[in-house]
This record gives sequence, C-alpha cells and structure tokens, in this order.
Amino acid sequence: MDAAPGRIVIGCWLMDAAPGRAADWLPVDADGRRASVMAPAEQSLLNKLIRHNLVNNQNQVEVLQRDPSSPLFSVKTFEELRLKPQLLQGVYNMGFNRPSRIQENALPMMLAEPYQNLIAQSQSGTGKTAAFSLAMLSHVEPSNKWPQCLCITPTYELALQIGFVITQMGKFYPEVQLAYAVRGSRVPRGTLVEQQIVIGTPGTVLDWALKLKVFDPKKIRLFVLDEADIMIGIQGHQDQSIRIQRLLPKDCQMLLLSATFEESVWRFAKRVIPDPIIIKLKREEETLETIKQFYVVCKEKEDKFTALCNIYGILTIAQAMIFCQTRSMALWLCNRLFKEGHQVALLSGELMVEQRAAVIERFRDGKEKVLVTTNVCSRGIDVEQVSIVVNFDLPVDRDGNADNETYLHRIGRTGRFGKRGFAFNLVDSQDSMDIINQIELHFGRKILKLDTDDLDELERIMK
Ligand SMILES: Nc1ncnc2c1ncn2[C@@H]1O[C@H](COP(=O)(O)OP(=O)(O)OP(=O)(O)O)[C@@H](O)[C@H]1O
Repeated sequence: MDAAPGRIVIGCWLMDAAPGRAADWLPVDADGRRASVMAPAEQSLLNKLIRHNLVNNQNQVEVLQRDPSSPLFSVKTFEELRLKPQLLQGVYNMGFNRPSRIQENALPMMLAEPYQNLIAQSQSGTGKTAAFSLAMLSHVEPSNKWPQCLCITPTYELALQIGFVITQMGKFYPEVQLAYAVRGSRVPRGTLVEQQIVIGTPGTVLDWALKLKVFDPKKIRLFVLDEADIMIGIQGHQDQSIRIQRLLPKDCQMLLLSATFEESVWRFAKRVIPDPIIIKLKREEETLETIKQFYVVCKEKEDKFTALCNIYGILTIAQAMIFCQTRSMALWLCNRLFKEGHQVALLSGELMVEQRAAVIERFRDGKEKVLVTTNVCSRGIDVEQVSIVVNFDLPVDRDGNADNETYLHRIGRTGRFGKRGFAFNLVDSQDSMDIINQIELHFGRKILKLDTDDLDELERIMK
C-alpha cells in the first residue's frame, strides 16, 4: 500500500490528517486505555519484527571459560560444527554463510559433548536465537516422541518468534516437531505432548509440567532461558523460571541468554545456571564522532516549524527522523507538515507492535523519507539511510535537565560505521539553550549555531 502525497501513514492505515481525528484511529489496550510506554518485551519483539540482518558488531567476545585449552573454542564455518546435513541445509537456506561473532564462540559449547552450561550475553540482533535454535534442533532424537528440549521466554509473542526461527531452520528436518506452551494452548489432561521441542512462557510451562502433567520435565535434555533481562522484569517470571529449572534432571544442559547484563540479571543467571561458561560480547559503542551537530534559535513552536520547513529539502536528500517529546506534539507536527504537502510517517507509542513494525518497514523501504516520532523510536531502530536527525524538542529528563543518553541514542545511529550524519536541534527558550550547553559539555563536542534562513550556508554545510 503506497501512501498518497499529503497523507500521514500511521500503522498500516492511511488517514486524512485532520487535527483531532488521528486519535480515533489509534489502538487501545484491552482495558480501553491508550498504550503508552513501550515495555521491554515489546521493544524486543519490535526489534525482531523489523530486523532482517545481523547487527554488525566489530567488538570482541570475552569468554570466561572453565577450560581455555578446549579445542572447540571457536569455529569460523558452520561445516566445522558437524551439524546434521538437514540442519546445515536449513542454516544455508536461511542465508547464513558464516557464524556470527557470538555464534562462533557459543555454538561449539552448545553443541559439543560433554555438553556445557552457558550464559551468553550479546546485544539484540547478534544471533543468539539462531544459535540456541540450532542447538535445540541438534539435540533432539527424532524417534523419541516426547519433549526433549525446553525453551522459556517472557511473552507469547516472543515464543512465536522463536518458533518461527526453529521452523525455518528445521525446514529439512520435518521429523522434529514443535509445541507452544503459551496462554490459550490446549492440551487435554491425560494426553501427552509428543513434540520434541517445547517453547513457552514460564506460567504455562509450569502448568503443563505440574498441573496437567502433559510432559515429563525429567526427560528434558536441553533447557534454554531466553531474554533473561526481560524475564526478570516481569512479575513472577523469575520465581517460575527457577521452579522450572528445579524440575529438570541434573545432567540437563542449560543455556541462558540475555541482551544486557546488569547486576540483577547476573544474580538471577547464576541462580538458574549451575557451573556455567560465560560469553560476553561487548556492545558496539554509539559515538558522535562522525556527526555534525547544529542548533537553530527559534522563538516558539511556529517558528520551529518554519525552521524545519526551511531545511526540509535537505532532510529528504537521504532520510530523516524528527523527534518530539510528546505524542501530541508529534501529531501536531505531522498535521502541519501534511498541510504543507509533505509526506511523512508517524510512529508513536499508541501503536501496537505490529503497526510500529509496519511503519518502520515502510520507512526503511524508502516509501517515506521523513519519520516523525517520540522517544519510542530512539533505541532499536536501525535504518541505514537515516543521515539526519532533527530534535524538534530536545530530550530532557523528569527534572528538565539534558537527557544525554537519549540524545546519544537519537542521533548516534545516523553516523554509524563511519558514515556522516547531521543533527539539527531546535532551540526555543533559554532553558533549551541551557540544555544544548549541557549536551555540549557532556560529550565534549561543539554544537554549532545555524541560521536556517541562510540557504547558502546550509548548502555549504551539507557538502
Ligand atoms: N550467522 C548468521 N548469518 C547471517 N544472519 C544471521 C546469522 N545468525 C542470525 N542471523 C540473522 O540475524 C538476525 C538476528 O539474529 P537473532 O534473532 O538470532 O539475534 P538475537 O541476538 O537472538 O536477537 P534478540 O536479542 O533480539 O533475540 C536475524 O534476522 C537472523 O536471521
């Protein structure tokens, strides 16, 4: 569906941008409230939905290994892993040529006997799911018609995403079957699950094991706890995960994966995974080095809008993201831009995850050149063509001080992999000028004053 000029694209719908109308289109949650803050599980789901490639990571993997002399320290090819031919075919069929950095180190430990317990941490999108999916498929004995691999993950939607990866990877291995232990899944009492792999959320997995007794946890050979950092943030999941782990046999291999590793995650990981090897992939640092930063002095909102229109031609040379502090401001700005005849996409917190993914997808495909958004989008979204960020509103914390971290997340992704990026900050008061000064000081990088009325100067800067 292509957007007609002068329309705002919200979710996968088109709507006329009459002020006040958009809210009627926005989805609400089950209680009729407008969903607002993006929960970590949703953010993770969104990342998965919009991601097509591995996140490029140049940083080193740190392996804290019990036996550093192990010959299976790392592999450079999938062949070296001696996978079943059907699985190797599945991996190549997914377009994977080489193991990613984390896979290079984790896969030998996940796959080689004697099996070792593992805690692996690497940022989202670095190939963890693909790694443990391959491990699960490898461990199964297909002639045994009972669950042998169990994976728990925080939400229903995340379970489905893992299932999708396993199904793709196991495409040429149809003897291996998958069951979902998630809300709404029905297994009548008295029947037994025959699928060899079970993916589920902690509560339903416990029900299956203890209440319904539809599978025997003592027969599980491989246990995976995915998204540990999100798991511990959901009430009850931590305890349930530990209860599940205690039902498993002592010689069951256990893997725990996490995108981040704060102290609380670490404490939890050590409680769940006995005697583990730990693999950590350092996060790619976002930097402002290749980004030219400017500020434009404006009188008030209307004046900011005029400044934005003056630079609009520049924004659409590549692609641009415009950040507003509130949803209502983002909507107001979209409406105004629409009235000027510009085609923009709006991404804000009211949208459901699938709708956000659809907006980002269209933007990534270049169907819209400009995306107006709130902080919902400051992390996670990775659109390579974005070279310009406009802070229509500067990022501030609750106390009204500069939110440096959000500033970095917003603009840090424009100058990735050495590419040039531009950031324009619209300043409409002494307070916001103070914030610019704080940001300058924090990052130790100059933010230059720009006059957007002076088109010659603008052109010179962009060259
Ligand atoms: N070896 C590989 N070669 C190429 N692409 C890969 C490889 N491994 C994984 N991918 C792809 O990279 C993307 C990210 O992989 P994956 O979902 O496994 O990462 P992740 O670390 O589990 O992310 P998250 O923390 O969000 O769960 C996926 O689109 C996946 O298909």
